[in-house]
Amino acid sequence: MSRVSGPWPPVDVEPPAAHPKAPAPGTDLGVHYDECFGCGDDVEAGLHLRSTVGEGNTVHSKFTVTPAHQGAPGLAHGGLLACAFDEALGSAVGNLLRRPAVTGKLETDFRRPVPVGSTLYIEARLDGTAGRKIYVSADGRLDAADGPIAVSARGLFVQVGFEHFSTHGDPQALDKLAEANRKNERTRGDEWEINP
Ligand SMILES: CCCCCCCC(=O)SCCNC(=O)CCNC(=O)[C@H](O)C(C)(C)COP(=O)(O)OP(=O)(O)OC[C@H]1O[C@@H](n2cnc3c(N)ncnc32)[C@H](O)[C@@H]1OP(=O)(O)O
Repeated sequence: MSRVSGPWPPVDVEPPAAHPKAPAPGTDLGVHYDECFGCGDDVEAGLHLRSTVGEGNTVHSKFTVTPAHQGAPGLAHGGLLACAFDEALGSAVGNLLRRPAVTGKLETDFRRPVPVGSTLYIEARLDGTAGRKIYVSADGRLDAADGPIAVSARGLFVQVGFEHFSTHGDPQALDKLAEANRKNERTRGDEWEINP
């Protein structure tokens, strides 16, 4: 079976245009939600992924595989690796395009085992947009930014209105998060418009 699942992006796209208020290359991107499994500090067994804006519509993310992330003894669970890519791709979409969006489709290609203790260096890039559809892809390298590729991913994010989160999510938790952000001055008011 071929590893290649078809042309990417699968439809004609506009080149990605970073939002004028997108953070500059080199900016460390904070935790977007303390209880997020991908990046949140409050989730002990979470991935604690950390991200920085790169050049040319990219975001660089890192996370270290712990025993809490195992599938087989000493090896990362593939589903958790997919989670790391969801987070890294979502971070690129949310921070560079500043559009609220959710994952519609996520494809992962596991090329090498990822042992506990290794650090995955993920480079996520915006590939293009077609209306509400946002195409992104990423490679994750083992233990160094120029290490061997262990996992690759492609994702389709779909732009949504903020009501996606308030209708389907937990409105009280959203209010609490907004309040915490205001108190911490972690985000300016307008940054609340991107994904919580
Ligand atoms: C900084 C923050 C980091 C956060 C990272 C983590 C991100 C996440 O994990 S989000 C959580 C996981 N995702 C979800 O829960 C999403 C659940 N799904 C949904 O809510 C809806 O299906 C949703 C919003 C994706 C699309 O629904 P809807 O708004 O009705 O739009 P819909 O018309 O169906 O789709 C819009 C377009 O996308 C296309 N599309 C949607 N899903 C897919 C898919 N799986 N495959 C291919 N195309 C798709 C549609 O064909 C349509 O294309 P076109 O405009 O050409 O007709």
